[in-house]
Amino acid sequence: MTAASKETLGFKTEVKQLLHLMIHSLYSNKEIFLRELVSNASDACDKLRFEALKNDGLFEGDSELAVHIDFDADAGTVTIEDNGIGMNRDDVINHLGTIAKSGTAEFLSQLSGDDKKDSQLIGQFGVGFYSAFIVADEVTVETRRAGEASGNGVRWQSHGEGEFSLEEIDKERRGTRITLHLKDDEKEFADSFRLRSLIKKYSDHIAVPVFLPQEVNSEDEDGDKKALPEAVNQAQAMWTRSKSDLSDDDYKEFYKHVSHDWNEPLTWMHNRVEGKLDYTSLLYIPAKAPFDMWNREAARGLKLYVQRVFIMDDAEQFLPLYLRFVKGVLDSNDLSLNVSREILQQDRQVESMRSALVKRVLDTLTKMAKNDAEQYLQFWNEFGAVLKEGPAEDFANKEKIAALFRFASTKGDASKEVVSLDDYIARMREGQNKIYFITGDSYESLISSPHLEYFKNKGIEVLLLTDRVDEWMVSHLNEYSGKSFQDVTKGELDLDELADDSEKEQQKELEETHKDLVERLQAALEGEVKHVRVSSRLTDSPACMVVGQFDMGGHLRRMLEAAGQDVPEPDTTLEVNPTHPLIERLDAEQDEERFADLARIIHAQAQLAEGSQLKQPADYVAKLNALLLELMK
Ligand SMILES: Nc1ncnc2c1ncn2[C@@H]1O[C@H](COP(=O)(O)OP(=O)(O)OP(=O)(O)O)[C@@H](O)[C@H]1O
Repeated sequence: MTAASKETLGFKTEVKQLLHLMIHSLYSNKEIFLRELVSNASDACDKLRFEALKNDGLFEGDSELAVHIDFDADAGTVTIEDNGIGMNRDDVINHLGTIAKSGTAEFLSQLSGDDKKDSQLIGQFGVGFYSAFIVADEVTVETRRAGEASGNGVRWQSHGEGEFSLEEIDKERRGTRITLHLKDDEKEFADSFRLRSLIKKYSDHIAVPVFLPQEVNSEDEDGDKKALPEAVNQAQAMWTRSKSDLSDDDYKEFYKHVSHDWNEPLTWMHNRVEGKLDYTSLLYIPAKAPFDMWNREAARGLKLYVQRVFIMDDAEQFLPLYLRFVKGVLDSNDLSLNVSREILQQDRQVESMRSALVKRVLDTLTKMAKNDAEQYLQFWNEFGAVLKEGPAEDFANKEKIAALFRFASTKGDASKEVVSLDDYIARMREGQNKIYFITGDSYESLISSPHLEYFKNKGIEVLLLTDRVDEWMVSHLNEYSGKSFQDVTKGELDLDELADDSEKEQQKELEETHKDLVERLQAALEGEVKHVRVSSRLTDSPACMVVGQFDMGGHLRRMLEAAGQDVPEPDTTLEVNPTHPLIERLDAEQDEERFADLARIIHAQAQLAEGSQLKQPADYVAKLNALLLELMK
């Protein structure tokens, strides 16, 4: 391709949307463009160093990897140049013309058009290369992939609107050079002092040196105020530095570099381990969940280095899925430089490091929960639902993970998830051995559930679980601190645990005296419910639905049914409260046809109260209307 064969291509729709959003919503943080571009340049150097392990010809005789920043105040340009891996034509099209992350379109569709709100969302997405357009109205990228002929260079150019141009160029030096043609009111960035302070602020911690032309006071003979470049940053991989040399700001900046998140992290753990294993880890817990946390294919895991050499991004073998929100770096001195994902999967040392890292994260969260409840709740609200995958995935740590859970409860602070299992156990009544819970769509629907009446009356706390994973999570957790979990909508109440002798006696009597009623109901609801019994759990409501102890709970069943799955029929029981005036009235009804109608209405209401849908809603409405009409006569 010659210069004449320059071609123009359109950005993918999502790039256009992202560019628009970035330019409009990140305006007040415009200086982050430099961090993003230097981060990419440093990643490109890391990638080259890694590929050169197998093929040192890629260095092309120049293994001093670095980033050079320069500027031209008159022309209003800033350039960022690296001698890293570079890109070929396909790379350029794939990386600078599309957004490869899956779920992007879905993410962008959530944007509201309100720049302020959207800038929060973009933070969760990651900013990246396109941030160049916050300050530039034209960006030129000249790049050549390491190892390719100098004639295979590519120039990419765009005004950040709908399209970009591509042409083949001759590029002697491998790597990437990005020229920003600054917007008229952003020319202040083409300034030595400004650039120097931004590099110090944002890129001090990255391992490659970042050079800037040295500022000299007097003009030299050529009238040029610039002299030889000098390295402006420390250029030492941050995790290799001693904790005492590092400030909170250093850690925060490094987080932004490794995570591409622009929010500050919630907390971090920096540890050097020597002995049987020899590694350094720097792990971060983010403050905000990324937009693709629920996407199973989304990148996760740590950046893996071996003896300071970058090996791979997203080394997922070092952390389980339920800790996929953790970001950071692991630098091992034990692994070999040519380690691959396949090798990692079978390596015993990896297993030991993984257990140690899991322990570290769980210990940190445990400490946070103990010492700073507010910060912990912030964490819980963002990542609690992910952590709930823990008991199923990590049997060995299930108690430790469960201790971190927080729920709403009948004795908590309204709908807030603040009650831990330890809080619950500490408040258990004497003789109580089970942790009672109920699952449902929302706090509001649960707190008024008839199933809670007995417990409320008795002052027994019930956890109110509203997350879609809760029932599944509890089934894996099974018990905590020796106490088993009991869904209050399943099976018969364990009166041996809950009631005293006189209450049990009373219940027995009620069952005895209402045998007839139960039989009549059973006959009237033949084929609709499997059993009818006198309830011990109701005090205010006339009736409720209960499933078998080992059946799936109503909430999970409804969710699965809504997702089109076949769910086994539960062993349903209608429990009635014989002391309720409606049931007393029903009991006294002599007309069997009328009795059956009333029984159906009561059954339908019990289903509605638990959030179920009726099989024949029109039949219910007709029966109820007939009753209402009678009342109005
Ligand atoms: N200086 C560079 N040298 C080589 N490749 C680069 C360079 N800058 C960008 N790229 C390529 O372009 C891709 C996209 O960069 P971009 O900054 O938009 O996203 P990212 O770094 O992958 O992640 P994020 O969006 O989270 O910042 C990079 O992953 C990389 O492959």
